[in-house]
Amino acid sequence: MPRWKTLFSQHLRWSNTVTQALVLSVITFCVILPLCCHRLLYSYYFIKTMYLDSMSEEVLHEGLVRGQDALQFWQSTSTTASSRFSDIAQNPELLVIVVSVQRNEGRDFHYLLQVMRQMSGLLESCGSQRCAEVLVCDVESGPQENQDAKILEDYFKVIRRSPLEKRRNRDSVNTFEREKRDYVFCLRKGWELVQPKNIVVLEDDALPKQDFFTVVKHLLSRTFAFQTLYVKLYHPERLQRYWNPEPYRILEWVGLGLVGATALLLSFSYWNPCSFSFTLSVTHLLFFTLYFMAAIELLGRHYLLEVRRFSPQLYAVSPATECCTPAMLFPGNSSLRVAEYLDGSFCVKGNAKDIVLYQMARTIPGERAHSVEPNLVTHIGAFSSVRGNPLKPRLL
Ligand SMILES: CC(=O)N[C@H]1[C@@H](OP(=O)(O)OP(=O)(O)OC[C@H]2O[C@@H](n3ccc(=O)[nH]c3=O)[C@H](O)[C@@H]2O)O[C@H](CO)[C@H](O)[C@@H]1O
Repeated sequence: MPRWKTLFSQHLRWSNTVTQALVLSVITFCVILPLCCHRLLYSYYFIKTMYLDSMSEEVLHEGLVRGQDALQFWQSTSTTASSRFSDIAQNPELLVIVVSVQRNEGRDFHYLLQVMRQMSGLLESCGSQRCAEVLVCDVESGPQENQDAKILEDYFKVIRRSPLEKRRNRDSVNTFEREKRDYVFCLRKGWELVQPKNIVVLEDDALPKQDFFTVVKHLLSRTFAFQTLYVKLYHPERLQRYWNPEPYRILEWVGLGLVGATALLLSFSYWNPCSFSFTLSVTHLLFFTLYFMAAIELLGRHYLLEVRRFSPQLYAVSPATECCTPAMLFPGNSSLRVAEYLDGSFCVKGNAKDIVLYQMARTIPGERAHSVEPNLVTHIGAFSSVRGNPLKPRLL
């Protein structure tokens, strides 16, 4: 064949491949994914202007109903049936401490009652071998009482500061420092009272998921747990994207792209072995890797993480992420070190206890911290007790 003919047919083949790639990309990214994902809250395709307000209202309404149900549940539960949770055994494998203040905004949502209702269900499902001891740490130090904690007194052990300590704690410190001191108080008091082998601290708007105890137990059976200062059990869903600067996620992202592309190309070559030249396969591999990476990110990493719930072994453990402390596991006696570290720092707006903890794990020699994914709790608090709240809380 003359040289010009060879070049022309090569050019045709390439332009054909480029056209195919373009058509596939347009169909996937401009038609299929937008159609499938425009209602998914954590997808790039989510149409905020159309759905955010209505979804936020719906979730608020559901939260209110759940809160009122929880109130009714605790008011109607007979003390004898549930009071066994208040007899705390010494040296348990796991102690769960739930930190709570009286909430002014969002008080009708009874977050603490919701969390404890779920907790009691999970504890009951463990059977006679209790999966954890549970304490409610009521840190309200204002003149009013923490109404929800009061209701729970018949069912769970509730710990508080003495009136003198309360007065001292109210001394003119900012909310973030007070929040940190409250956390330290709960960690130390829990340890002193029960001397547990491990501690989980939940904030009062962190609703444990069904897999909570199974996964915590599995984490504690792994050796990394005893070389870590803490394991974060929750990270906000909106920050779970690959495009958030967490180095390990980039590896996961490229890895998934490569696996997807390789699987696709292998199945192509199985059905049509003659159509693949080496150069075309490398180009294809590159293209499909990028294609899968883009598709996964645009769909939303959050939804992909949910697949890991299939088994506790599949939960991913990675270096700790920065924001938020709704649910934290402190293996062994690390809670004592955490209390000491926190005691030695002063919190202000922009440097709250979550940031301080993260910095400590990074800067103190020998300390490390981890996060587990997917989340083991749902954050149900639409109203913050440490920050100002918008008139209408929104999901994003
Ligand atoms: C979902 C989320 O992003 N939550 C984070 C956000 O909390 P939020 O701004 O969402 O505040 P929040 O109302 O959830 O309060 C966090 C916790 O602090 C407790 N509390 C509150 C007031 C007080 O004087 N003493 C006290 O102990 C309260 O009971 C709760 O257990 O910021 C905090 C740091 O500031 C933590 O990093 C929270 O994990």
